[in-house]
Amino acid sequence: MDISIQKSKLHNRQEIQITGSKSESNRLLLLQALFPQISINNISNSDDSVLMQKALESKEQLIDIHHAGTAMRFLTAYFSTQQGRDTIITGSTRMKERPIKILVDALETLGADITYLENDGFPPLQIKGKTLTAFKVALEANVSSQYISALLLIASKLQNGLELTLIGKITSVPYINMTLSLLNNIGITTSFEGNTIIVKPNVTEVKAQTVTVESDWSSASYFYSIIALSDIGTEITISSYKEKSLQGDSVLSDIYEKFGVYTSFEAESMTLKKTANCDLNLSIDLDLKNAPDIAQTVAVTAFGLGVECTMVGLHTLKIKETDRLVALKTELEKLGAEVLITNQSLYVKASTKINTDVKIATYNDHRMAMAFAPLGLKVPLVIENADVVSKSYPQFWEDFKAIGFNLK
Ligand SMILES: O=C(O)C1=C[C@@H](OP(=O)(O)O)[C@@H](O)[C@H](O)C1
Ligand SMILES: C=C(OP(=O)(O)O)C(=O)O
Repeated sequence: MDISIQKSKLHNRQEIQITGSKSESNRLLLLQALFPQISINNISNSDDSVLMQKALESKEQLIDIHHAGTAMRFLTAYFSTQQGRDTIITGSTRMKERPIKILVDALETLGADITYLENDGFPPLQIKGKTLTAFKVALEANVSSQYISALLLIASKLQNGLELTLIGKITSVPYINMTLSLLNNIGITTSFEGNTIIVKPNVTEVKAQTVTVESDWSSASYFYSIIALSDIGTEITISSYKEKSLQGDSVLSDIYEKFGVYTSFEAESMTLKKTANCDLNLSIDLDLKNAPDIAQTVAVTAFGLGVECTMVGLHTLKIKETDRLVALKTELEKLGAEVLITNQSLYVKASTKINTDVKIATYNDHRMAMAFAPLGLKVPLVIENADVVSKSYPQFWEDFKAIGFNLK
């Protein structure tokens, strides 16, 4: 399904509700499988979280996790610890290109039995569950934090706990801290000092408790972009968000101030308001190694506003749902942008012209569809295969329409 966005004007004041963070939900679902005393409120309705939940409930040998990278990594760790269980975990064509060797090597050091069924270093995997007794492992921390979170989530159930040494520069640190905070909140003791993380062993049960997931900040990024591209005075209220968040993408409130968007927090929601026009001589300069999922949104906002933008720390974008650096360059150039990329950076030159009626390809990447959609405020455009959004935000187009976008 392609969606054509015609010239649109936002309704002046809107309220929308976004469901829980996909990252927090996937962690809590795994923890709930280990500790059934946990209940979850405001769980994400994303495809990835639904797939995670189904995989954890499944008694089948074959688990197909489609495009859900975080679920792939977390479940690889989980099934490694399920003694007596023989699982094959596979995914989409792209999933079979997303590396998992660093995690598999670490699990094997702990004693896991994992076999690559097609290409070495990549899914699909056959996992024979075992009791893992080793506890010391070192792994490269610059490729994906998901490998680290996967190990931390199972750690308290390992016979001797876990002592993890992180090698090299650590990427996506807020996601590691999110994992540690959720563990601490449910009663598991951890420490993170220097480059070593320790998780205490053998927690058999935790207190009965309900954990409420904060809504998804990566999904909120598209509304930041919409407000940034709107007239002064336009505002939108989204629930349920907190000023002090576990999600690294909450850095959006600082970043978008540069684009003239002011964030105010109420008890259960936040309001984004366009308060100033963006200075066209502005040059946006960001290191997004701690918030990689908002890179596409920020690049498109800057281009839409005609502002120069340089972003570094983007090395993880190359192994996500698509190579997001190449995808961004290709699609922004169709719109008339001048874009330079390296393996970890992206530069978009300031430009005052945007080509109209461009068809934006989405490469099976939900964030390509959602990041480009706000440009509909500036020019008519088409988003191809628009239903990809369901990976993280199934009701995206409904919400988009509800706030005033003219869709066909
Ligand atoms: O742990 C998580 O929930 C995630 C970690 C990040 O991945 P990397 O650490 O691979 O950058 C992020 O991009 C992804 O969407 C979700
Ligand atoms: C990278 C993402 O997800 P995952 O790695 O879990 O597929 C994302 O949602 O942007």
